[in-house]
This record gives sequence, structure tokens and C-alpha cells, in this order.
Amino acid sequence: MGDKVKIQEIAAEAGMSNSELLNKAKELGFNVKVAGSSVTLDQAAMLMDYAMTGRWPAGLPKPGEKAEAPKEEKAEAKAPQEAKSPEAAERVESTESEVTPEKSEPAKSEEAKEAKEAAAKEEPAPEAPAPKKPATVRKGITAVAKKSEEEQETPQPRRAPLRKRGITIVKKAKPAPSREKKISLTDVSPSASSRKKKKKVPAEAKSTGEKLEILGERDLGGSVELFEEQEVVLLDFSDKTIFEEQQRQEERRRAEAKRRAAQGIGGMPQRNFPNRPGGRGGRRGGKKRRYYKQQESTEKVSVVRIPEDVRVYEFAEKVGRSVGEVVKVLFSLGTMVTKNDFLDKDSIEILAEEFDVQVETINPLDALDYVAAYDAEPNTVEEPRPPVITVMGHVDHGKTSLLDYIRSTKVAEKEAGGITQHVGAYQVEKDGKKITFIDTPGHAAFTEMRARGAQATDIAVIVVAADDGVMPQTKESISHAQAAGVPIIIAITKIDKPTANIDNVKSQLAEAGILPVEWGGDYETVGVSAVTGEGIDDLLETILLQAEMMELTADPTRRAKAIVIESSVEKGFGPVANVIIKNGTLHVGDNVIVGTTFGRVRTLILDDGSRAKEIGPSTPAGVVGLHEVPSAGEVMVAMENEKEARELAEKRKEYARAKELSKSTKVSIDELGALIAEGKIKKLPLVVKADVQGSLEAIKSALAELKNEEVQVEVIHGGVGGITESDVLLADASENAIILGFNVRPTGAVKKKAQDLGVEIKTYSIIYDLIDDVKALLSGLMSPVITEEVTGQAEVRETFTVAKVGTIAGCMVTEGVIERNAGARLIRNGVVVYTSKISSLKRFTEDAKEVRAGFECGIMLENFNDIKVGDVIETFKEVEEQATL
Ligand SMILES: Nc1nc2c(ncn2[C@@H]2O[C@H](COP(=O)(O)OP(=O)(O)OP(=O)(O)O)[C@@H](O)[C@H]2O)c(=O)[nH]1
Repeated sequence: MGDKVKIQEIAAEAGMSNSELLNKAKELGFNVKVAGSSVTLDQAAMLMDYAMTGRWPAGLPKPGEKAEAPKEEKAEAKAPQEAKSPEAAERVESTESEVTPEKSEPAKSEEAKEAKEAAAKEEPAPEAPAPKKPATVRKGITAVAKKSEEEQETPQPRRAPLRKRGITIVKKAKPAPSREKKISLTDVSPSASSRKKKKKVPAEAKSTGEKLEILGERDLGGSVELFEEQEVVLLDFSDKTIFEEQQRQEERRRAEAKRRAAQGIGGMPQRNFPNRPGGRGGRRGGKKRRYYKQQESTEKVSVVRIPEDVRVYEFAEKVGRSVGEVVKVLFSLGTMVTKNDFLDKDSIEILAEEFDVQVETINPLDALDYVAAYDAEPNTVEEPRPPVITVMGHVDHGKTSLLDYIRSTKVAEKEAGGITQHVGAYQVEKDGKKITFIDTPGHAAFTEMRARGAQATDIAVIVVAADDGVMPQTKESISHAQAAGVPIIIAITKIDKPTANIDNVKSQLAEAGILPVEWGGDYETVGVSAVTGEGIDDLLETILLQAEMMELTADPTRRAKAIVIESSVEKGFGPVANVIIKNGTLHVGDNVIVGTTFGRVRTLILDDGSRAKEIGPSTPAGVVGLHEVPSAGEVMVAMENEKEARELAEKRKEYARAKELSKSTKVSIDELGALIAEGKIKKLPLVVKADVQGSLEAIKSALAELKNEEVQVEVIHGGVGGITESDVLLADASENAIILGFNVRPTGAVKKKAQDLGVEIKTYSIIYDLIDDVKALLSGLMSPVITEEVTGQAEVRETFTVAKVGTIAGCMVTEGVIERNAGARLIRNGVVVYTSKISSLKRFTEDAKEVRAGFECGIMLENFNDIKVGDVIETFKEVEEQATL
């Protein structure tokens, strides 16, 4: 179907005469008569191989002989060639780990498949790796298969694991009109093959030796890196940080390009220029070429797989465009980007359309997603675990009282004397069964945290005060729980109050879509009092019942996975993450990763202040031993060893940092306009320090809302922990920055430093005081509101025109005072005709400073002479008023 190559083309490629090649073709039994006769791509590949090596193509039955695996010695015979150049050596190494059977599949002819199958029969499930081109593929496979047989090689991994390790580009070069089945060697990024390292890929490494054998079968000269399907694997996260790796890739690409240019292979390395035919533009010089089918060659587009977070220059490189072109397209659409900026999804889509390439985005963080990796491993046992509860509800509806009551009953039962440690959650026991309660901060500014709380939560208890009913935050809490797919139990609180009206609460709940069970709905409601303790046992029982229905289980035998509910820096401990174990068991000594930080568990503090050696599912604890303070909502996972945890955390951190940096440089044109006019834009730079992550987030989100068009709050740094000298230095470096501390205070030395540098530090213990102060500060920064106050009025009785001076109006002051230089409006028939100011005010012939009501005067208006008798001159002054938010 058009996949034909003429004998003469192959001859030229092989550096042979047409007749020589024709004979070879005939020897192989191909139906060819003249140099213009065509053969299929598979045949071409075989022919080329045969012509160059004299070896009978594997899989092609010799006359009177069955398809057989090639001889072992072939591998050796070719071996020296592999070492031709360091690049080649590198490619060998790299290809070992990335060649997969799938890649070779499309290029195989029927015979090749048969050969493979024949070889495969010798070993069960031999997902034998294969190189890129049919001729060698066949040999490679058989060689591997033979070896496998001897060494009981385990099945080779398929391509899937490779994906995890980086980015894959499938380039489908635009076909040339007549050569659409051929791809120039140089269409494939030459550095591609060298981008992979076999290191750290144990599953694949197993096959190393065998794969070398395959390569031993191949002529590496100029064609080794040509992948079947032109697969190029980039960015190996398992080895280095993506950024370093990208740099290296770029260097390799350049080096390879140079080498190729020097060798005259295939001309300049083309990247995937969509409009350029992937033809055989290069010289052949006797170099052996490989013919193969490109599986989806009918597709005219290029499919480029790129990370979701791709930078402009990376994108440009991957689609074969210049950075300038990419920037230009985006600029024309109103987005200013620099070369290092990350592109968002929309931009990628637009660019792909513009450049006529198909782009598939993949998330590079997938490779760093330790949580997904953990979740991918199945539990081996499932044991029941206690439910984790979050109490939510409207302000003052009794969340804290309820939690305190439950906690205090438990403490009493334990007859504990020690100080209860705040670990963000606590466990109680009811009828021998445990329940974990998360201490949610009960304030509106913590809405965000509540939403997160629901994620760590199995069941949400939503409190509604019996004397107040369903309020806005009640509904908000319901939405959070529902959004998180968490079952809801309603605790109707304060039932001891005389004003309590439980039925009223229930009907309001029903209106809000929460129909109580006793009314035929799905929601359990329990009346409770944190004063008398009434209903509390009922509530706990209801929780346990709900939990039972949910069949909550975990595998305590696994490595731990925990959710950070809050974190802080504690004296004597350093960073402490308060977590609840979701699965597995966390032990002292475990190496953990959490977000972008890591550490070794030094101490596990339980909710009663005692220490534990290990904690199981649903247990809350303070984890000591992390290097930094993680954010609430992040997931902690125990890793195999310290190295693994550290490397992963570092990569994630680097990635997050680079992304953050990039974001900050992105400006849209609209914003740019604003920035240009910005001489006037006022910012209030703040350094915010708080005792716990939760408060910090709450403050930050409250501050983010405090802006209008004129003034912006800019938290230049927000952190958990005390106010330090570096905070002071940071504030000092930014104009007008101040430091706000929440439940933290500066030490003497820091205070002094701040005084010396003139940096203001304000500390608070109530969030709303802090917010109010910031509001006041912002108001101070806002432009004053200017209002006008009318100061006087005068009627024009006569007019005099004085040459070279202008018109003087003879007036009678009717109201207030007319002052010289005051702002003035000329009003005619009730309409303001002109607004300027009094340029001259005279009493008789004398200049006057002011003329009061009842007196006559001469008035001249600045730049205005068309004054008529009967006009009114009104004077005014501007009054500045401080604006408030
Ligand atoms: N009579 C009575 N008063 C209660 C009960 N529960 C709470 N209160 C009172 O209601 C008020 C608010 O209770 P909190 O527990 O602080 O309410 P909250 O929902 O935690 O409030 P925030 O933390 O501000 O959101 C306090 O004055 C409590 O004493 C109850 O069951 N009965």
C-alpha cells in the first residue's frame, strides 16, 4: 500500500551498484526484475541487511529451510562495531534500558512476527526486548530468546514502566509526498537514546546483558538511535532533577548534532518540523540505512508528549520551533512570556494548533508522586480502623465545647494527670472502640482548612445550635463535607437551653437538603449538650454505627501513609507535623517524605503527651524529625530509606521552586498596562509569621481578600515560627514592608535589629485584630477622597472689558466669602459654563484677599472672559478625606 522502495534507492543507500543489489534481492527470492522494481519496506530492510552483512535475514526462510534463529556468533561478529564511538557506547547503554518489544512491533513484517513467536516458544512469556528496526529486531529477538532460554531470563518489562520515568515523545514526521514511509535518521532527536540511563531501573536492568546481544547484531553506524515509532524518552526523573537533566539533554543533542554534521550523516539534525518532510535529505555515503514502516504514517500530524509544566524554551524545542516564534504567538494573544516561563494548558493548546502539532500533556510530577506510588501497591491485609471525625459548623454553635466535652470525658476515664499535648486531633474510646476527632479551628477564616480537614476525614459531624438553627456557615460546612464525599451526622447542640427548638433546626436542615432520618431522610441527627453531657454518648454511638457501615479498613503491616492536619515549629523539637495515620504503621526511625520535605521520625507524640514507638491507622500524633515544616493537607509516606526520601523531596522542592519562580515572571498584556501606569500602584509588602501553618494560611487568605484596585497586600514572605533576623532583613530590603506576627514574638536581638533598621514589627494574638490593622494601614495608603465644598457665591451685575487684560465682572457677593485664588465656576441659567479659578479679586481698585457676602467686588476668572450680566460665580475649595476599605 505504497510502502514500497525501489531497488535503485536501496542500492544507492547501500553504496552498491543497482545490478549487485538486484542480484541480492533475487537471492532472497524477492520478485524483482529491474532496478526500478520495488520491494516492501520489510523486504528493503532485509535486503539492506543482507547486502551489507551477507547474513541471511532472520525469519526469511532460506530455500528449503525453515525460519531459524540466527547464530549466536553473529552477535559477537558485530560487537566491535558497537564501540565505534563513545556516543555509540552510550547509546548502547541507554538503549538497554529503554528498548521494549512494543516499539519494534509496528515495524515487523509477518515473517518477523513469526520469527519472534518461534523464538518466543522457547521460553514462556518472553517479552523480549527488541531494537528499532525490523532486520535487527528479528535477530535481536532471537538472540535474546536463545540467551533467555539458557539463563531463564525473566520477562522483559513492557513500555509502561518507562513512561513513569520520563517524558515520551512520539514524533510522527510529516510524510514527504513520495516517501512517506521513510523517516530521515535525523528526524529523531539524536540525543534521545542517550538520555536514558539504565541505572535505577532494576526491572529493566535485568535484561541488560541480553539486550546488548541484540545490539551486537546491529550496525550502529549512524542508525542505532533510530527508534521504531520514533520514540524518544526524555527527562529521567529517577536519576537527576529534571532541570539538570534537561540541560544535559540539550548538551547531548548539540554534541550529537555536531558529530552528525561532521560525519555528514543525514544533514543537520532536524527536529520535528511539522512542515518539513521527514525525507532522506542526507547523503548516504555507503552508510547503511534502515527501512521500516512507520506505523501511523498516514497521520500528518506530529504527536508530542510534553509535561504539563513545560517551559517556553522546552516547548519550542519539542515542537521544533524557535523560542521567538512561541513568544510571538502568545504575545499576539495577549500573554507576555519569557523563555523560562511555564506554559499553562490553554497556551499549550493554542500553540499546538498554531504549529499544527498534536500535543499530549503528561504530568512530570507523576514521576515524583510518591502518594500515587504508595496507593498503587495493594494492601495485603485489611483490618478495621477507627473513624476520623471532623466537627464543623457555624461560629459559636458549640464546636469547641463539644470537642472539649468529649475530650475531657476521655481524659477522665484515663485518669491522666499530664498536660495534654496539642497534636491537632485526639482519640476517644467508646464501648472499646476508638474514634479520632480532628480539632478543627472553629472560625470563618479557617474555611480553607476545614475543607482540607474533610479530606482527612471519614465522617463530618456538623453542629447546629438548637437555639440558632441553620446559619450560613452551617450550609458551608455541609457543602464542604458533601464535596469531599464524607457522610454527615448532625449534632444539634445546646439542647439544654430553654430557647432550644430542635424541630425548628430539623425543618431548616430539611430545607437545606439535609432530611433527618426520622423524617424519612438519610441524615442522623443527635441532640447534644456540652453543658449537661446529654446526648454525647448517643452521638458517639451514631458515629460508630456509621463507621461500621463504612467498613473502614487499613493495612497496619504496610509502610505508613499519613495526612498532615497541621504543623508548627516547637521549642526543643523543631518542625512538628501533626498527622493522622491513614494506612500502615509509622515507627520511630522511619524515613518519611512529606511534600517537599523529609526526615527521620525521631519522636512520636501522642495526644495525651506520651511517646509512642509506633502508631497504627487512624492514630493522631505529632511527628518530630522533619527538616522543614510541611503544609497542612500534605501526605506523609514512609520510604525505604533516607536517600530515597531525601532525593524525592529535593526533586519535588526544586520543581516547586522553579515553577513558582516562573509564575512570578508571567505578565499578561492587560496587567502590563496596569503595571506601566503603576507609578501609582501601591503595595503593602508584609512578612507574616505565625505559630502554626493553619493560622498562617488563614491569615494569608484573609489578607488576599483585602485589596482593591488601588492598594495591594503583598505577603513577601509567610512562614511558621518566630520572627527572625532574616525576616527583619527581608522586610528592610523591601520598601515600606512591615512584619506581622501571629502568636509569635521577636526576641530582644531581633527587636533591636528591627529598631536599628527602622522595620516595624506588630504582633497579634487574634487574627481579626491583625486583619483590622492591615485594613487601617491600607486605608492610609489609599488616595484621599477629594470632595468640594462651596465657599461663596457672587452675582454678576456689570461687566467691563479692559484691553489686554480681559473681562472684569462687577459682582455682589451673595453668599459666603469669595477668596482670591479659590476655585470658581461660572454658572449661567443654572448650568455650569466654565470651571477655573478666581485670578483677580478687587475691592474698588484695591486687590482684596477675600470679600464677604453683602459687599461688591471685581472678579476676573482665569482664562475666561465670556462673562455676562446675570451670571453667577460660585467659589469652592477641595477637601481631602482619608479613604477607607
Ligand atoms: N448552654 C449551652 N451552651 C453551649 C453549649 N455548647 C456551647 N455553648 C456555648 O456557646 C458558646 C460558643 O461555644 P463554642 O464551643 O465556643 O462554639 P464554637 O462553635 O466552637 O465557636 P467558634 O470556635 O468561635 O467557632 C460558648 O459560650 C459556649 O459556652 C451547650 O451545649 N449548651
